This record gives sequence, C-alpha cells and structure tokens, in this order.
Amino acid sequence: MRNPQRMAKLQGEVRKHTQEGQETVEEENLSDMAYLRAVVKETLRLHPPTPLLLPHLSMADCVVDGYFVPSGTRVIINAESWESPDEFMSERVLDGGSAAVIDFKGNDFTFLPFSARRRICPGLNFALATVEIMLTNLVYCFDWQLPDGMEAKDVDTTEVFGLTVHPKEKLMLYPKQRGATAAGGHSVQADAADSVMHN
Ligand code: HEM
Repeated sequence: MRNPQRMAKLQGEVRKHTQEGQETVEEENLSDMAYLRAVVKETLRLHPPTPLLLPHLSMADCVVDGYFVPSGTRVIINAESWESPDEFMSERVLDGGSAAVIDFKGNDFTFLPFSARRRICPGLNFALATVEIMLTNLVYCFDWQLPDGMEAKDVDTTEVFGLTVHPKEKLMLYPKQRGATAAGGHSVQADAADSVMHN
C-alpha cells in the first residue's frame, strides 16, 4: 500500500498469469510469477518475522575474524549489508538486480530470514507456498484502497520487537471486489467497503 506502482505491477502479473474467469489463484498459476517472488523476498528482507533468529550457543572454542569466541557463547547473527536498507526495492532481487543472486534459503549469510544449516526453519517451503497463495489471492480478487484522507506515506510499518515481530499499528484497508458492479442498488463494492480489513 505504500508503493502503489509496485502493487499495480504485482497485481498485473498475478492477473496476467491467472486465467480470466478463474475464481481464485491456484498453485499451478504461480510458476511464472517472478515479480511475486521478488516481492516476498524483499518483504522478508525488510520485515523478517524473526530478525535475530533463535538464540544459539557456540559448541566449541573458535576464532572468527581474529576474535576468540569461547565455547558456550550466545551467538546472534546480524550480517546485513544492503544498499538503501530501509527502502522496499523489490527490483533489487529480480534478475539483473543488485541482490538477484543473494539466496534467502540458508546459503547466504547476508540474508537469513529462515536461518541456515542444521537449525534452518523446517517450515520454509510450506511458509513460502502459504504466503504466495495468500498474497496472490488478495491482489487477484480485490483492489485495495486506503481509508478516505489517508495517503500511502501515512501507512505506518513500525514494528514491535520480540522473538517474532509484529506491526505496531493495525493496517486498515477497504477491499473492492474485482469487477464489482452496482446491481439493484446493492453493489458488491459497497459490501466490500463495509468490511474493513484489519491486519
Ligand atoms: C514466513 C514464515 C516463517 C519464517 C520467517 C520462519 C523463520 C524461522 C526461523 C528464523 C527459525 C529459527 C531457526 C534458528 O534456530 O535459528 C525457525 C524455526 C522453526 N520454524 Fe519457522 N519460519 C516460518 C514459518 C514456519 C512454518 C509455517 C512452520 C511450520 C509449519 C515453521 C516451523 C519451524 C520450526 C519447527 C522451527 C524450529 C526448528 C528447530 O528445531 O530448530 N516455521 N523458523
């Protein structure tokens, strides 16, 4: 909602790769949606649900970059080094983008939303599949509008920190059902607008 052009691009891709007349997006529609994957990847970079992963202890004495780390030290990995880190730039992870080759499934220590190696999140693939199908259906079935008087820049994405983070403020949006038309003075659009989405 803070990036209307990127929202339009994502919605365009989802609607292009889902057959006209299909009620919902199905898993088989997702394979050609490169921009969807970029949006999810960049979202996990900017808002990782578990930013510090889970606490781990080193199992043996070791030396890292010249620093001695004794066995049993609590280790927190925070190795991000991104250009304009606070900006949502989904293009950076698309083919040809500055971060296109950075893996987020545990092979690149600059980007670890699911952690890595033996304690990597076992729900990784399930989580991605769920997020993709949920997000595509939200943008396929509805056009989303901000409440009257609210502008894109007013959407507050401040996070409350914890073992898992969550948004400080609720996101309130009006869903306008795709293709909704007024019929007999009772429009789907009005119905949808009556039900404000709270996040
Ligand atoms: C976007 C969604 C998710 C993210 C970002 C995420 C991320 C993580 C992270 C960072 C860890 C900690 C790894 C560590 O020890 O450093 C973790 C652990 C774990 N996750 Fe997820 N997770 C997600 C969804 C899921 C789902 C959907 C499931 C199950 C269906 C799941 C199951 C688990 C389990 C069981 C562990 C503990 C693994 C262990 O024994 O060390 N996660 N996850």
